[in-house]
Amino acid sequence: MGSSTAHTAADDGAAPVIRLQDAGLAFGDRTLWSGLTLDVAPGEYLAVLGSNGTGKTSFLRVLLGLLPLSHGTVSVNGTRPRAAARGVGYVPQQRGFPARTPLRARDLVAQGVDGHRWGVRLHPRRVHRRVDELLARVGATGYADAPVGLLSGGEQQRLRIAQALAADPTVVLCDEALLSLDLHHQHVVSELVHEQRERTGCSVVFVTHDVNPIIEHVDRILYLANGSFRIGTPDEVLRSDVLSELYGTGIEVLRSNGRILVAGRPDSTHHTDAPEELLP
Ligand SMILES: Nc1ncnc2c1ncn2[C@@H]1O[C@H](COP(=O)(O)OP(=O)(O)OP(=O)(O)O)[C@@H](O)[C@H]1O
Repeated sequence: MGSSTAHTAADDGAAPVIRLQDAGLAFGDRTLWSGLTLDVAPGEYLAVLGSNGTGKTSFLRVLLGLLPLSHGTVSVNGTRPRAAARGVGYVPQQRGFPARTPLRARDLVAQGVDGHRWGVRLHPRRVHRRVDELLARVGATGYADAPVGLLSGGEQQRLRIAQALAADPTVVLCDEALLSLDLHHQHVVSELVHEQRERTGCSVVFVTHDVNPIIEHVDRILYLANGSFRIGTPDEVLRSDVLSELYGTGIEVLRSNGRILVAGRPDSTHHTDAPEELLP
């Protein structure tokens, strides 16, 4: 399954925002993935799943122009990823800020506001207003002036989301953006990303170990395993036969109370007989 049957903006003739052709990534003699041909259409929501070390973060790093492909080509917004970086919002995998970081919450968000939008320098008052708006959107107004290093992991994460969305990017890349958020804030953040897509038509690439909090928004899944991959709609990919073939062993995809559970992965730290609410 190298492509999807899902209807996307690409079907309507819109140029893809992300285009990979026969792309491969290897470190030394270890191939993370190869033969990846994928177009992500404007407004499309792609979830990237796979076990630890399968190359999900590396995939985002390729799209950010931080890592060269070993094989094939990649473009973002029709150009080299590095040249396209300005139109890309990025929520990195979370690392806490040191306690003494000399930044307030609002300073962090302000870093994402493009002060030179349309070639015109924004007046500081307009930047300030935009930052206030973004802080309100992620529910961070209450700690707008607090030092970031003293905030909880979840509070810091909401600021990173605000920063990534600040310049209304055409592509939003999220690396485990829901990690360390409680269920309520997982929902808040997942809705924020979704609303941004609805409002601006941006594409979303969301790396996650648990697809459940975002599943209702996802158009397609890129599932990495064993140096290979599957691409398709959630119903096409999250199936026992498809994942069993990908992993080369018996995998069960279970649906329970509206949640999707994957049991039996050989590299899973979880037991088959007690499926976790984690995917994959
Ligand atoms: N620059 C590099 N040089 C050599 N090996 C690297 C480099 N970057 C990543 N790797 C290796 O590639 C593999 C994939 O890393 P990556 O961070 O992309 O995995 P991941 O799927 O995001 O994992 P996780 O779910 O644990 O975050 C890892 O084994 C990592 O050590």
